[in-house]
Amino acid sequence: MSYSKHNTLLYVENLSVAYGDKVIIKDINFVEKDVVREGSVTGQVIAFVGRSGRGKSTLFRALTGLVKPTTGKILIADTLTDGGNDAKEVEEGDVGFVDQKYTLFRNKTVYEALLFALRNQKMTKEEKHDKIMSYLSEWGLEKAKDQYPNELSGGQRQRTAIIEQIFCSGHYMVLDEPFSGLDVGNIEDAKNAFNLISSLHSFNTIMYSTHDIELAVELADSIYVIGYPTIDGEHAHYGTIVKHFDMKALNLAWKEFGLGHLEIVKQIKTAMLAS
Ligand SMILES: Nc1ncnc2c1ncn2[C@@H]1O[C@H](COP(=O)(O)OP(=O)(O)OP(=O)(O)O)[C@@H](O)[C@H]1O
Repeated sequence: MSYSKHNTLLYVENLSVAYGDKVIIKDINFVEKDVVREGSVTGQVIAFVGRSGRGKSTLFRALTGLVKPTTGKILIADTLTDGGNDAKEVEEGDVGFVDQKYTLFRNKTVYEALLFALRNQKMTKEEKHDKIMSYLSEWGLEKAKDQYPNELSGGQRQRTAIIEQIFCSGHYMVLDEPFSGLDVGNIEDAKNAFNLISSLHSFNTIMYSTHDIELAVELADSIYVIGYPTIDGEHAHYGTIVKHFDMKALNLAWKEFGLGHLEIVKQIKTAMLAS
């Protein structure tokens, strides 16, 4: 495998992360291209599933530059070079990250926080206002517009944090378990918003981890199963990619959930149980 510039969104080679001498993830290799969806622009959803403790959060910390790889490299497009065609190693701040705590500014209302997230965008005041209002409506946050974080529910806080990152991230955005702790209605809202983002926003790929396999199969264009590999009949105790489903190649991406999707759910569960 070698890095090729063409439409490469993310290039991960031989990645491992160890804390002290404990290897958490190892031998991780994958490439994600910026795909163009027919009749639309770029943007996609990539899901990571796997049993607890297999290293999904650790992988995400590496993909966002919060933890340095012990070996290997993580390359993203260098948008600052001419044409944005060269690669650079990912650094903290390059990509958006929403962790499970979804921290917000204590002294800013939802609206103010989102306006702040748009501060570097070349848009008029009205354009910013319209953009914020359309997201608030899409994410079911209209009533929370003028509330402070301590007046919001967990789901509302999380959605605000997600929109903030959408507004200020290029490249891709990483979300650690965005659907956990949400009720059925909130999950529907978030699902719609995911679809909206991947179909409308160029250069804005979502990568997220989840324990909800059905939802991953429904939403994602690409699904990675992170688990402990079996080597010479023995379980190794570090996480790696044990299976990958390219939903586009399988002709299942952006389709109504059907029998084909159900079969993938079964295969993912089998892969998870074995790892
Ligand atoms: N800072 C750290 N120092 C040492 N070990 C760590 C550290 N962070 C995580 N680990 C260990 O790394 C392993 C993987 O944890 P991680 O949180 O990445 O898994 P996960 O797949 O995201 O789990 P979950 O699905 O439960 O969130 C665990 O055994 C955890 O104890």
